Amino acid sequence: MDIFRALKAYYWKDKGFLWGSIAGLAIATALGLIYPLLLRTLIDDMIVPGKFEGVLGLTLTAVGIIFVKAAFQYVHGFSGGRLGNRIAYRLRNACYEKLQQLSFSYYDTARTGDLMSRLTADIEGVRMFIGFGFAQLLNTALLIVFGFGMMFFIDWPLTVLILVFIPVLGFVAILFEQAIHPVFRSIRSAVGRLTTRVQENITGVRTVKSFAREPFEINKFVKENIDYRDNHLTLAEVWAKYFPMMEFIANLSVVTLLLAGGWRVIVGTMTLGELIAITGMLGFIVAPLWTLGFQINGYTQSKASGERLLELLYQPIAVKNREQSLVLDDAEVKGSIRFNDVSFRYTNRDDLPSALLGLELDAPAGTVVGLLGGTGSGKSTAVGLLLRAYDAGEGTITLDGVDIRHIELDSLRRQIGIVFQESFLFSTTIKENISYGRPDATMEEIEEAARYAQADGFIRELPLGYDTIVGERGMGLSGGQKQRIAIARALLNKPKVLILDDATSALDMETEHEIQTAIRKVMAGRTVFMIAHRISTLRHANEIIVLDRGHTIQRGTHDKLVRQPGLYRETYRIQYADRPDELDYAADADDSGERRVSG
Ligand SMILES: Nc1ncnc2c1ncn2[C@@H]1O[C@H](COP(=O)(O)OP(=O)(O)OP(=O)(O)O)[C@@H](O)[C@H]1O
Repeated sequence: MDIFRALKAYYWKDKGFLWGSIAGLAIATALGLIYPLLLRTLIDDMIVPGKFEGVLGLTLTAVGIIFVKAAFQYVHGFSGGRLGNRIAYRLRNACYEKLQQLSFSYYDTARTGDLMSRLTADIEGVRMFIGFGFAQLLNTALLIVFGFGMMFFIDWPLTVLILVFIPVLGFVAILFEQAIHPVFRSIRSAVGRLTTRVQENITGVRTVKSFAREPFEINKFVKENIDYRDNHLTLAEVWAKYFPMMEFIANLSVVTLLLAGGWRVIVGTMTLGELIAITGMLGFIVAPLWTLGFQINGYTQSKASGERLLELLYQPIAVKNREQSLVLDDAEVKGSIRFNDVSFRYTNRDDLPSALLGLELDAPAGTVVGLLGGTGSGKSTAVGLLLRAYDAGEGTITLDGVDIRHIELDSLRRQIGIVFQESFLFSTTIKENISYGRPDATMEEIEEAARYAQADGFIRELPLGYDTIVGERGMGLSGGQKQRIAIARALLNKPKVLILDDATSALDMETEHEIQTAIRKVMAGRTVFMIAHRISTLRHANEIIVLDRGHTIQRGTHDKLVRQPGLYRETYRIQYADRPDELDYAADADDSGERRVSG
């Protein structure tokens, strides 16, 4: 019940519906228990003595009870439905909100399919139990209390005899609950894994097909499917074991009643009407007792689901606002950035050395900083830290002299525009994709941003222009086109700091050059971080930092670095091999340096 106590915040506001659902069902059930009493009156007071004048009144009473009972059943259904839907609505919102708050580090290990199944199947499990299952479980308990109370009132010795079976039934039900709970938990995670497989496969369908790995993918799916099926088989085994046992005990109580009750009628210690009334009542009690298994089933399922939802809701947020964090005045922000001796290691990869070590960087507002280095050298990590995707392990990063950990996250990120290596487009119009960060932008502003990003031309050639809907992950557009839309999206915000994380590598040199010129214009007076593998992208930067396995191995302007022996010049030589004029210039400029390297 701890799980449901922890979920209280999501349903307690609707306690009126909760009580309505419980009271509606309890009253409807209590009214149902009057039928056997009417039957007793009919037999003992009318049929046996032959006084039939009361039959009409009795019938009318029964009809009245039917109506009232139906009304209360309606109250139960209505309240339960409302309650369940409201809790599901709140939980969905809360989980989604939590997903928005969770930091990048959570998503490094989270599985999409698993999260999807939490937000759908698990919420459904909780909805059904809190909406209806809980009232039914309580109703069964009330039925036992009311029913046996009445039976006791009619004939206590017989009732005591029957009561013996109840603790036995309860004991088996508890055993059942204990056996079935872990099975449900593993079914829930098996669903999550299965959904992940499907989701991953659909997302990566191009890779799968181009490597002809369909059979391998099918095998992977079959494995998960087998796991899911086996879990269900275990579930069926538990049911098969406990259900007949519960039914047997329940039936045993009926047989005992007929034997002992029949004998008591024969010897005259109880009337026929009383026996029929008690048999009817036991029928009322036994029917839900048979479904007790189902009810416990619903309870355990929703408990397992609730556990998974709470696990998500209680997930710690790695990067969050500090108390009294600073909200920046957007108009005042200049955009100067400093990295002071910054080091960082990914917590989920303790086996790896630090991704960044002692990075020093000074980017006054209006400068362009280039980051170059082999793959895995820490370039994306550095700009990720600036965005507070993760908090730096050691050292500080400042924006206009303020430690970014003291700045409110939204406020910080509003100042930064980023275009990732792989751009993500939402499945909506190009217009909405560009204005994602500024939904209030005018059409003129959107078109202007697209022009800067060299995207306006190809967008206009599309049949629906800016109203073209781009599919999931921007399908239907080339990599370069998607990238240009992403650049337009970042430029529209006119951020104080722009980060281009290998954002122009999918573009041809000419387009890249045009975009760069436009960016320089838009970003005049603002700061730009450019990560690239192409020297041509970085050569105009005010400072280029060359990273190698997290260490800064070179820094300076293009002109300086190209004269120094080292990774930068090597990269330059390789990339400009087909332009010997420029290459010769570099070699001539620092011949002695070259000799030092080779010597
Ligand atoms: N989310 C992550 N979780 C764990 N380790 C990571 C994560 N992202 C990067 N790393 C590791 O950190 C190191 C630096 O990675 P980073 O992405 O910063 O390199 P990069 O220079 O941007 O490389 P590339 O040019 O290939 O994008 C690598 O060893 C990488 O494996």
